[in-house]
Amino acid sequence: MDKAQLRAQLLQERRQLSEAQWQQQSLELCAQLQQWSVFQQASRICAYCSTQREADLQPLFDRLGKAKVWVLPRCVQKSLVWHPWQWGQPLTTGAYGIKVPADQTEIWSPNTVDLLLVPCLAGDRQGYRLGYGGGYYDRLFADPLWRAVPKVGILFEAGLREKLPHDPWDMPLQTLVTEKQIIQIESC
Ligand SMILES: Nc1nc2c(c(=O)[nH]1)N(C=O)[C@@H](CNc1ccc(C(=O)N[C@@H](CCC(=O)O)C(=O)O)cc1)CN2
Ligand SMILES: Nc1ncnc2c1ncn2[C@@H]1O[C@H](COP(=O)(O)OP(=O)(O)OP(=O)(O)O)[C@@H](O)[C@H]1O
Repeated sequence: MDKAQLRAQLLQERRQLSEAQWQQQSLELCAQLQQWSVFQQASRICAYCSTQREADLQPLFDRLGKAKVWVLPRCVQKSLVWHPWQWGQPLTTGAYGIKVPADQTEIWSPNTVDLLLVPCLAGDRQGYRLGYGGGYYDRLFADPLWRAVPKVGILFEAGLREKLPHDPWDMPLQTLVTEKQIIQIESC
């Protein structure tokens, strides 16, 4: 199965999650992250606002609120631009209907962040991921400035595969977190 077919199938599967299942799995996933030492030690964290039944990080935002500095992406042409966002500050709707910080005056660069949470539709045992196909994270990973930032794929267990198709530009992640487990990729 190629990436496009797999993406369509996985999106379809994820859409079937009930609101309650989605919330429960999201809660469990946030709990996994919260007890992971790398996450605990990170203070400036690139996150995302969930869309299309992606794991919802809202429980983390609510629980850790001001204990972390959250940094959220906004699509600008083909790139992601990162804005700091404090718990309680307003969000507005951006490209693809995804929430972005209303205050876009500050733009952060990768040397000011400790951890990047990467939304994934699927992930495999080698750390390869499948996203929505926009290539935004792929292009980000190719930027030498982002290379040093630890990256963790966030996905539901249902998206975990032994082996995903991958292209020459795909860069594997070091860690995957699901609602059931934290997977360290051995070759990293
Ligand atoms: N929560 C979240 N935020 C994120 C991402 C993400 O994967 N998840 N992104 C990660 O890249 C960026 C947004 N990228 C996206 C790329 C494509 C589609 C998408 O649904 N594409 C549809 C067509 C939508 C349209 O054309 O209006 C498609 O390709 O079928 C959504 C987000 C930045 N913010
Ligand atoms: N380093 C790069 N430079 C330029 N274009 C790239 C780069 N990496 C990927 N792309 C382009 O991005 C497109 C989408 O790639 P792919 O299907 O792997 O998306 P994805 O990983 O699912 O999406 P995303 O990263 O947005 O979650 C491809 O058409 C590819 O040409």
